[in-house]
Amino acid sequence: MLGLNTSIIGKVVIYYREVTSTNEVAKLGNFEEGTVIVADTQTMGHGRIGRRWESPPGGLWMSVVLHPRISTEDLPKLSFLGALAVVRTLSEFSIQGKIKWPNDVLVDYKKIAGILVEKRGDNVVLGVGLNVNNEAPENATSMAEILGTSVPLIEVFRALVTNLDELYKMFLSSPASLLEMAKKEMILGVPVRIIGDGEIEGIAEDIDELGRLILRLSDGSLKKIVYGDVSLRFL
Ligand SMILES: O=C(O)CCCC[C@@H]1SC[C@@H]2NC(=O)N[C@@H]21
Repeated sequence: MLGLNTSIIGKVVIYYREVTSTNEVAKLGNFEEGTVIVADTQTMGHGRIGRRWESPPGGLWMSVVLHPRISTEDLPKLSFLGALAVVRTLSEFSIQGKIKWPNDVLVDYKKIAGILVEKRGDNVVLGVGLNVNNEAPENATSMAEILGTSVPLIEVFRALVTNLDELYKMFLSSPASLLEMAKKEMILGVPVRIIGDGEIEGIAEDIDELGRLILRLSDGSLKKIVYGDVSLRFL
C-alpha cells in the first residue's frame, strides 16, 4: 500500500572507496535526513575521546545524517540506538552481541563495533564501525573471526540500515522506549572502573532516563556518570 512503508534511513546511500572519515563527510555536507555515507576504507577514522579507529577494507564504516528535532539531552540515546541496531544485525547472523555503555558492542567481552554520535550545526551524525571481514585490532573481534568464514558485506550493510531505520522511527515517537530496549542488551550488574578526570570503581547497576550510568559505590551510595569523555573498563 502506498506510503505506509516509508523509510527514513537509507533512501540515499553515498559510497566512497576511500574517505578521511565518513563522520567528517556527513558532518560537513548538506545532506537530506537519512542519507548514509559508507566507505571501503577511512584514512582518518576516529572514535570517542579522539581515539583512532582502524578502518581497513572488509569492515563496515558508515555514517547516517539525521536531523532529529529532539533535545540535546536525548542525543546520547542515539548512541544506544546505533549499538542496539548492531546487536540486532549481529543476531541475524547468529552472533550474540552485548552493549557496553556508552557506545561499544562486544561479543564475549571483545569489541566488535563502536558508535560515534557527533553534531555540527543541524547535522547530527551517527557513525558505526563494525568489524566484518577485516582483521580486528588486538583484543577486538570481527564477524568473520567469530563465524570462521567471511560474510557478504552488502548483506550486513542492508541489515544494519534496516535496523537503524526501524529503531530511529521508534526513537522519534518514544525516546524512552528506545532506551528501555537498549538497556535490555546492556552489560549491567558487573564491577567496572570509570576512567575520566580520575578513576572510580563500582557496580554498573543501571542506566537512568538520560542515558547516564548509575554506579553503586562500595559504601552503598549511587553515583551517576554522564556520557562524555569517560571510558569504562570491566574489572
Ligand atoms: O569506538 C568508538 O569510540 C567509536 C568508533 C566509531 C567508528 C566509526 S567508523 C564510521 C565513522 N567514521 C568515523 O571516523 N568514526 C565512525
